[in-house]
Amino acid sequence: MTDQLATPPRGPKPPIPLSVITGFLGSGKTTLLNRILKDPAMADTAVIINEFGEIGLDHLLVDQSSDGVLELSSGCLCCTIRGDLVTTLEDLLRRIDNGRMERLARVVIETTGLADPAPILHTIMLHPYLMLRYRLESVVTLVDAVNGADTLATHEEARRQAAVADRLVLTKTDLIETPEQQASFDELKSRLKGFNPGARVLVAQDGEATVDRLFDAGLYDPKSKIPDVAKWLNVEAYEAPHDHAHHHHDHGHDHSHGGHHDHGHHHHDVNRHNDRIRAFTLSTDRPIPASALEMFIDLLRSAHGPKLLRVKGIVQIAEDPDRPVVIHGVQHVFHPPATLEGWPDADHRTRMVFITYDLPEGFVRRMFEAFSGALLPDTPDPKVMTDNPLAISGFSGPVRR
Ligand SMILES: Nc1nc2c(ncn2[C@@H]2O[C@H](COP(=O)(O)OP(=O)(O)OP(=O)(O)O)[C@@H](O)[C@H]2O)c(=O)[nH]1
Repeated sequence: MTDQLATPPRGPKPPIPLSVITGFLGSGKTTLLNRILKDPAMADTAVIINEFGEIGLDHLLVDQSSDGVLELSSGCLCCTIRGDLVTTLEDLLRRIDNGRMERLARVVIETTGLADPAPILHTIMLHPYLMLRYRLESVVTLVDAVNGADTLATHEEARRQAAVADRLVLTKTDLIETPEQQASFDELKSRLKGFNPGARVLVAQDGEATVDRLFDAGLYDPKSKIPDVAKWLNVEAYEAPHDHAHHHHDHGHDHSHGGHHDHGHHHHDVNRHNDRIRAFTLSTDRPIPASALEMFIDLLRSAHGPKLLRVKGIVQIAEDPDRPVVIHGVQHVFHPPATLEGWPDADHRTRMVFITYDLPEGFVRRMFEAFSGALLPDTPDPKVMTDNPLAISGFSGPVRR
C-alpha cells in the first residue's frame, strides 16, 4: 500500500493504544509518572490522572486549557478525570476529531492504589464506541521492593494487580539494605514470576522503566504497526524452567511439535504459597472451527469470567487457516476477536496464555480439547456441554484419536 500523505486516509481511524498504570498504595505510581511526563518520548501521549495537585507540574506547564487538560513541555497532555472515565476518554476523541489536537499516540490511565484494574479496562472494552477507538496496549503494575512481599501476602487486590500485568515495575530497590530485605526481594521476584511469567520485569532504580519499555506491550509494534504475536504472547516465558515451576507433561503423549494432537501445556507450581493464581499455556496444531472457538470463549467467560484474569491467544481457524484470529480478554470481557491478514511467522499453531484465579489448568485444558475437536465420537460433544455447563465439572477428560 502506498502512503497518500496529501489525502486523509479513508475508513475508520486506527484504534489508539491505551495503557493503565496500577500498583498498591504508595508503590510509586506518582513518582514514576512524574519522571516519565518529562520525557520527550511521551509526546502525543495523554495521561489521565486523578488530580493535578499530586504531581508538581508547574515547571512543565506549557498551556492550560479550561477543560482540565494541561499541555506539558514534553508534548504530553495531562488530564484529570472529568465526570467519569468514559467522558474523559470521549473528550480526548473529540479533541482529535475536531482538530484541536493533531495526534494522540497513546493514552495512559493512572489508577488509584486500591483499584482492581479490570473494571477500568472493562469500562472501555464494554463501551461500543470507545472499544472501536481505543485498544488495550499495556497494563503496568508497580511493586514496592521492600513492602511488596508483605503486601502480596496480605492483599488479594495486590496479587490481582500483579497477575494481570504486562509489565511489572519494581520500585524502591534503593531501600534494600539488609540481607533479610534482599532475600525477601528475591523471593518477591520469584513469586511474581511464578504467577505472571509473561510480564516483563523492569527495575525503576536501574533506569529500566523507560517509556518504550513500559508501553510496548501491545500486539502491534508501535513503530511498524505490524503485529508481533510472539512478543505479545511471550509463550516461551511460561515454558522456561523456573525455580518454583515444575514441568507437568502431557500424560505421556507424543510431544513432537509436528504431531497432530499436541496440546502442550506447562504450568508454574505456586501452590506451596497457597496461591490461587495460575499461569499456563495451551497449544494445538489442529485448526479450530470458528463456532467451536466462539463456544469455548463464551462458556469460559460466562461460567468462569471472574476467574480469568488475563487471556491472550492466536488461533488457527479451520475455515480460514491462513488468517489467524487474535483473542484478548481481561476477566469476562474480551476484545472482539481480530483477524490478521496472515501469520507473522512459520509457527501456525494455535497458542493461548492464561492467568487464572482458582481455575485449574486441567479444567481449562479439557474444555479446550473438547471444543478443539480432540474427542472420541462417544464423548459428549461441545454442544451438549454448552447446554449444560455444569456437566463439565464431571467430565472425565477426552481421549485423543
Ligand atoms: N527511595 C525510594 N522512594 C520512592 C521510590 N518510588 C517512590 N518512592 C517514595 O514512596 C512514596 C510513595 O510514592 P508515590 O509515588 O506517591 O506512590 P503512589 O503509588 O503514587 O501512592 P498512592 O497515590 O498513595 O497510591 C513517596 O514518598 C516517594 O517519594 C523509589 O524508587 N525509591
